[in-house]
Amino acid sequence: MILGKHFTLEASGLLTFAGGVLAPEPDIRRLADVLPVLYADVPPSDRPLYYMYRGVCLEKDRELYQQHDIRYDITVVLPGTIGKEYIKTVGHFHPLKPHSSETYPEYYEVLDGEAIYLLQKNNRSGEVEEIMAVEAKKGDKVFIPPAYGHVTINPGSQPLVMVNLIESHFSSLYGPFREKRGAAYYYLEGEDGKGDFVKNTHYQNSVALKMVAAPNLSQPVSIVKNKSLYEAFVAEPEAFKILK
Ligand SMILES: O=P(O)(O)OC[C@H]1O[C@H](O)[C@H](O)[C@@H](O)[C@@H]1O
Repeated sequence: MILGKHFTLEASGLLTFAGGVLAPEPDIRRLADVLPVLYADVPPSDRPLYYMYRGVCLEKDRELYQQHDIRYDITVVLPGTIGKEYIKTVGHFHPLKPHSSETYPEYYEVLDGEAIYLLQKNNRSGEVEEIMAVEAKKGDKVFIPPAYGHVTINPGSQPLVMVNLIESHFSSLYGPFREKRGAAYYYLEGEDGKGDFVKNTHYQNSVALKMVAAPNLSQPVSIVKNKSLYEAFVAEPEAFKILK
């Protein structure tokens, strides 16, 4: 799916789709929805923070996605802050795959803007065991491995347009981040206008944050090295059976 060809980004952050693209109405997450995971207590409001277009595809590819139980979503995360905190997604974990001890993974790609993906692994008591911040720019792909909860932050001054490929039937788990008021680190605007990571003291233990540049990550599906996620899935859907 190509920004500028298959869809355009309006100043509001909403998308307009070209002919031949199947796209649902977006789900909207508003400030009131993210309150339980924010650094600061702020008054609820219906200010929109991000738009989620779930199940986008070209008409000609609809069956291919359906046959493989894979969904392609586009999310626009608006730029800005809530108090000092950069706008972010609520964040969630994925459930176990049926008859497996592994949870569903996911593949992300940045189409425009910048992202920080917080990837967090918890122990059985819900305390953080490992956390990394993956810095991603246009064209970068980020695989979310099984067992990692994830939060997306927009650290930039432009809307972040990102996409994901994911198994199409499961429901995400919101409890673990909600119970701890978010991931183990918050990303706040510092004095100099740059972002700072600040520890979330609702976790009893303390784990250093690992910074990772997205291009240094390994790619479990090698075809994504030369193709967008959309093109890669259409060219080689079998390569994405790791998502199921
Ligand atoms: O569910 P949230 O934590 O708000 O995160 C938002 C994202 O979640 C999943 O990855 C969905 O497939 C995306 O469509 C959505 O953008």
